Amino acid sequence: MPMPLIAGNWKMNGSLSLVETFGQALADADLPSRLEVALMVPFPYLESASRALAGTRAVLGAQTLSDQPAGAFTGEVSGEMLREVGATLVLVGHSERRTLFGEDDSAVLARVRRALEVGLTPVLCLGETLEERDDGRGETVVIGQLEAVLDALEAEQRHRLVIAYEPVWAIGTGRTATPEQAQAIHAALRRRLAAYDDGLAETTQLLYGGSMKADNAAELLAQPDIDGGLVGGASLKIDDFLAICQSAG
Ligand SMILES: O=C[C@H](O)COP(=O)(O)O
Repeated sequence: MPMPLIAGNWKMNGSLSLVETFGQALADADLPSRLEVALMVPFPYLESASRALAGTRAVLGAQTLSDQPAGAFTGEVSGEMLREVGATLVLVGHSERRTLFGEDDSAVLARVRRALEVGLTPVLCLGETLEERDDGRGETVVIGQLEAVLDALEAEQRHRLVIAYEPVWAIGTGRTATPEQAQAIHAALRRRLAAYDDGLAETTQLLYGGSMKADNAAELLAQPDIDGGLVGGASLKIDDFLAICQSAG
């Protein structure tokens, strides 16, 4: 069984004082022993968060990275820079990057490659839109997004990813996938991973994201193929975030 992982994605929210609040609360928290915790904060807060999380169980993540190592790319941030300020994970292919910033499968693959090159763990996000689900294409779309990346990687590289399934229709809408809906896609992802190699299916952490809250996390996390959560809105409130962490233990 993969180690449970609860990752908070602050998106373009938060503040320096919230970073301090989280650092203090996570240092004091009595978290389940079998649990990994990560916090993905906006770029300007990474260095402070690295310090604030130093005495805690949480590791630091970023929300995206450039597909280039350095150069004249105004506004971009490289994987090397993220490593330098203490990040160990990075989200890639979040649906907001795909839909709002035009990142297609090849852009996602380029960023996964860059993350792997610099030793960051890519958290590869996959998910179908409501229209795709209603057309009966949800699973096909999600598996296609997975294959677009994994087919292009070496076997060893495939073992260094975390996968997050986030149905686009459940993100920030308050409309959570039912545990059964989420489990069905997670099981399909696990089967596809097994087709690459059995060890991959056994060890890859499969996170669910999309309106995960303190009051629905336990039921989602109880599903056999849901290994953790990628939490948006509820990761901005420390009590809610800690409650979700407790549910995962
Ligand atoms: O990265 C997090 C997901 O987009 C979920 O966001 P949410 O929990 O606000 O729905």
